Amino acid sequence: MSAAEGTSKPAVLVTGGAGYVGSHVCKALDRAGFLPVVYDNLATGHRWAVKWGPLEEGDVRDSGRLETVLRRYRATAVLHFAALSLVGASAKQPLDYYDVNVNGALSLAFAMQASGLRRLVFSSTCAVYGMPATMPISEDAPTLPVNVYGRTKLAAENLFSDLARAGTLDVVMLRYFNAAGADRDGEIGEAHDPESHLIPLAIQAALGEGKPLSLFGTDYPTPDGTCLRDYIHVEDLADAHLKALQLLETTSGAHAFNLGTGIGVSVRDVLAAVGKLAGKPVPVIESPRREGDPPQLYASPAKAERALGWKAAETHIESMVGSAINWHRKARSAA
Ligand SMILES: NC(=O)c1ccc[n+]([C@@H]2O[C@H](COP(=O)([O-])OP(=O)(O)OC[C@H]3O[C@@H](n4cnc5c(N)ncnc54)[C@H](O)[C@@H]3O)[C@@H](O)[C@H]2O)c1
Ligand SMILES: O=c1ccn([C@@H]2O[C@H](COP(=O)(O)OP(=O)(O)O[C@H]3O[C@H](CO)[C@H](O)[C@H](O)[C@H]3O)[C@@H](O)[C@H]2O)c(=O)[nH]1
Repeated sequence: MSAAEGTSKPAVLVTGGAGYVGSHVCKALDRAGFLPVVYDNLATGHRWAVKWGPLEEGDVRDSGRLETVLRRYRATAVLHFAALSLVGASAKQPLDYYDVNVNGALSLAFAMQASGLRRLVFSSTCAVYGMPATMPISEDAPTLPVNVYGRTKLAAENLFSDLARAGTLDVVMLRYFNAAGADRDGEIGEAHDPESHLIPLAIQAALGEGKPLSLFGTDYPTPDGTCLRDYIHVEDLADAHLKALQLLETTSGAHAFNLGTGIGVSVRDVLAAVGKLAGKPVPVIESPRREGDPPQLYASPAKAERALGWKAAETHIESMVGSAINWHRKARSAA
């Protein structure tokens, strides 16, 4: 592997590395001996979350600038997180979502090709499956996304797979289920504004810092009537990215993996965990279903275990929620 200028560490370009999942992966990369070079336009990410390598401000749609940065650091691989990723917003701003998520993927592919770089790890999503008929979801389930966000991520997957088939790119596509929790040292965590995800909203509601939590749907065909999701700790996601880089050292082509625990956790289970760990119940307003929410989504992580050598170390929702509350309290007291 070639090394970054001024350091003996191999450089990895991390688009979207100032965001929630990307920043946790940067910390893991640093610990594993890589130099994470963050390439981010700070649309939803934060300067303070870039702690383990340089920040190159830029837009993924700017292929020329991407190429310059790839060459300057002699990057050995790219981890591509940069995206717009809110399901609801994607229906209202489809052009923006196609532009950043699909045009951004094309722009990156051109920059990688121009600089002779083949290794890519792509942040994909369980949203590519839509509303699958059978659970748990394996990678060969039909990909029939039901929202614009999922369709843009699938379009990017298709682009990267086609390039791999043509022999010009090697890619691992990691289909995350619901990213949850925070760095256990409390250095970084989830900080979206506006926030739409269940766990941070429930924490804010329990601590009296936000509105009561609107519980979207209590009449689903699930054991307690609320949606089941597969929450996966963000540090486990980070570990999977290191494993994906290892796989790319020995394997070519395109490979997709589900990243989840394999356990379906209901919204009420999450709220109970938050209430217990916050020491105060989450104030809840039972509300109608949110459009486009599948009743249940949980992974079969068997392929990731077999072919990537990865398995979630954290499977308890209370521990995941605990790390999120810990970070939330620390961030609030520092503010
Ligand atoms: N959080 C989840 O539960 C989840 C689940 C499945 C998949 N994903 C995927 O994981 C990735 C990261 O998600 P996240 O939750 O960390 O989101 P995030 O919004 O916290 O991070 C995205 C980062 O990309 C940057 N970015 C956005 N547009 C850009 C552009 N045009 N040019 C350069 N940088 C840009 C943002 O500033 C931000 O730092 C996304 O690709 C998302 O689709 C997330
Ligand atoms: O205020 C809220 C927010 C969420 N929920 C419920 O909590 C569950 C989890 O919702 P999130 O918004 O936290 O997460 P999603 O499952 O909607 O979204 C996740 O999965 C999507 C694919 O389905 C995308 O990949 C997305 O990026 C990722 O965050 C859902 O049942 C949702 O209805 C509520 O009841 N109230």
